[in-house]
Amino acid sequence: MHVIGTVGLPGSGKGEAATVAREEGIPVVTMGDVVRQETADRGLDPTKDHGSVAQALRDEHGPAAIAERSLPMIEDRLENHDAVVVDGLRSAVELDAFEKRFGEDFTLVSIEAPFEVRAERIDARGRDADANDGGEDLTTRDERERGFGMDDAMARADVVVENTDTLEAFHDRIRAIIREGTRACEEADALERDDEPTEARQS
Ligand SMILES: Nc1ncnc2c1ncn2[C@@H]1O[C@H](COP(=O)(O)OP(=O)(O)OP(=O)(O)O)[C@@H](O)[C@H]1O
Repeated sequence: MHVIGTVGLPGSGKGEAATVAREEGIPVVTMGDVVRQETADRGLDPTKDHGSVAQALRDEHGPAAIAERSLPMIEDRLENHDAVVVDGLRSAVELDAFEKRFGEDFTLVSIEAPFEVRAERIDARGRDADANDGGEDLTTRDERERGFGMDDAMARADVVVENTDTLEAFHDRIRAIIREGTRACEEADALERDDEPTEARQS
């Protein structure tokens, strides 16, 4: 079993990392989906009201509410897969929740790129789809994300990926991290099987 979480400011490349995971056949649980689902369940508009619902969830159930709600989704995927990627941790409190549940099997990858690089990429991505593009809005978005305590989570990352080179180079790096994690987890599982008494293995 291996759970890889990603953390990074807007436009850093979390969505691209999720794409690579899916290409590798690894399911992705997006923490934003937890919020969107809750927004829909409350009869609100998931495209507009997700910010206030994310805040409401934290106010009502504590700062780890979204992480805790994503745990059953992750466990469900782990029934049929050796690895799962969790897209978009926001804080050290959420990291605590994942580490408590998955221990050594949880790896946090921090994806980082300078403000100007992220602003440019969001501009390019968002011409048609992204309402929040442009330098000024990115400042506000960065502040909101940092307000959740994202810097503390990033500081505790197991791996830091600087996404300042080409997209291809970034994909290669993420693919290598995923494959290395999968290999290490297979080795650990094999060791565990070797440790089991023969009768237990046969039953
Ligand atoms: N190394 C790169 N070179 C060129 N473009 C990139 C690179 N990395 C990411 N991009 C592009 O930058 C944009 C932002 O990346 P992505 O959507 O993965 O960020 P994100 O962290 O998921 O952002 P958000 O939190 O806003 O959803 C996308 O259009 C993506 O294709």
